[in-house]
Amino acid sequence: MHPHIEKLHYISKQHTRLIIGLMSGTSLDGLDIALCKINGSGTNTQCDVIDFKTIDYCEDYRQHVKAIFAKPIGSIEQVCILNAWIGRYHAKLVNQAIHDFGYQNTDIDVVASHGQTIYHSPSEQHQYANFPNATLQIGDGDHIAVLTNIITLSDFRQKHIAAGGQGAPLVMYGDYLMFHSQDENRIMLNIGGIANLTYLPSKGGVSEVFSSDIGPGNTIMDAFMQSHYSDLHYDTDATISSAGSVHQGLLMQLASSIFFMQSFPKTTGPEVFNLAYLLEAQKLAEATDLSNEDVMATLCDFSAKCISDSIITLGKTLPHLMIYVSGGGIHNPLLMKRIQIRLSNQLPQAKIGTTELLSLNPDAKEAVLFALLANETLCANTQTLSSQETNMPSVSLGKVSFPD
Ligand SMILES: Nc1ncnc2c1ncn2[C@@H]1O[C@H](COP(=O)(O)OP(=O)(O)OP(=O)(O)O)[C@@H](O)[C@H]1O
Ligand SMILES: CC(=O)N[C@H]1[C@@H]2OC[C@@H](O2)[C@@H](O)[C@@H]1O[C@H](C)C(=O)O
Repeated sequence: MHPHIEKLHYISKQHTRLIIGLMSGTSLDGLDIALCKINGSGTNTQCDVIDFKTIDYCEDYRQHVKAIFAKPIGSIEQVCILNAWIGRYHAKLVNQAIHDFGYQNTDIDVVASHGQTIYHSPSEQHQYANFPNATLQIGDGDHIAVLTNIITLSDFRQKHIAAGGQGAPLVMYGDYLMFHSQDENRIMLNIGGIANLTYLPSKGGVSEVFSSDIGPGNTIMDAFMQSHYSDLHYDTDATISSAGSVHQGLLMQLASSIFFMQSFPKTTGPEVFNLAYLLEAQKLAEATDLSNEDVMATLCDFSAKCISDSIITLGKTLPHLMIYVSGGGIHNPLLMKRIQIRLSNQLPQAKIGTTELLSLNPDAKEAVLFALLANETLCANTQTLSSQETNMPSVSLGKVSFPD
């Protein structure tokens, strides 16, 4: 047996593993790095987040990725070069984080890397007959494995599509294993660039559970800020949007996308919800002369509406519901307030808090998810979520890269 395979076998037989989960989201703010100690697998999984940090990307990273990100037409040369460059850059950040966490690379069993999504294209969106769901994450795992000297699992989304899924969201796997409760109806809400949720009713079993994207979280707000305020990446503490008023006509126009009529589970991205989408909506709503503050206030309310409407649809028949929120959107006070107002009017039985209440740092959740997915691929001795019973394909996700 090759020593690499022996090592994998050894890692998978251990009671606990140290896995570093990596997430680089659509916001391009930085690489989320979670050092997790994971015990067991499947519904017996225990995950301790030993440490977490986001290392901000350098301006070069943002500019290089933005040149191709979510664009239907672009340079194949750039995609090719960035695939290697991002892998190497992420490896450098992982080495730095391990050092900052006070560990050595030899202490870490596995790195689980999401990579950088550069295009997401479910068939409902591309609408090319006879072509499958598709998604592309770059930052090849081989570079991470070689430059960190740690076995790396990466590219988790392709297998999901191969087995009949849409490639996203994958969060159901982690949310179900970590947070399903028999006593509490839960919705796990993540507000990143795109907002998604996992529906976890206390009764009814795993067949009722699903994850779905639900619309823009921060992505259009961030894009608007970056194009109108060259020195700002986002509307820090909602300063700009708090100074504006919501334009109801524009809000209704923004909310008329066909995406909102599709049933759960569904997926989307900045390929749809972007500045071109906003400009078109402004034209149709005859709202092209709004101040930046009014546009931002409307975009913020649009995100709050997408998020609340989905939660209300799912929660209205439940006698009680707890919503646990994660992702960068929790730091936007106006967005959180607008969600709360909409929910308290239409779903008074729902309570809302962050995943901190479940002892999970809300900024770390997505990175932890990929550590959990790698753990399942390596260690689950049965398929925890049998595909006949669930809304998600039950498969081992990710590809393995060896250090040498
Ligand atoms: N203080 C703040 N005020 C307002 N918004 C904030 C603040 N801090 C973070 N955000 C928002 O959170 C975003 C980052 O969120 P997050 O890191 O969850 O995104 P991501 O991981 O890239 O998203 P995705 O879920 O698409 O992968 C920022 O771009 C910004 O819009
Ligand atoms: C294609 C892609 O990268 N999608 C991300 C993105 O960020 C949030 C939302 O859109 C979600 O669908 C997904 O990530 C999370 C981690 C998921 O797959 O569950």
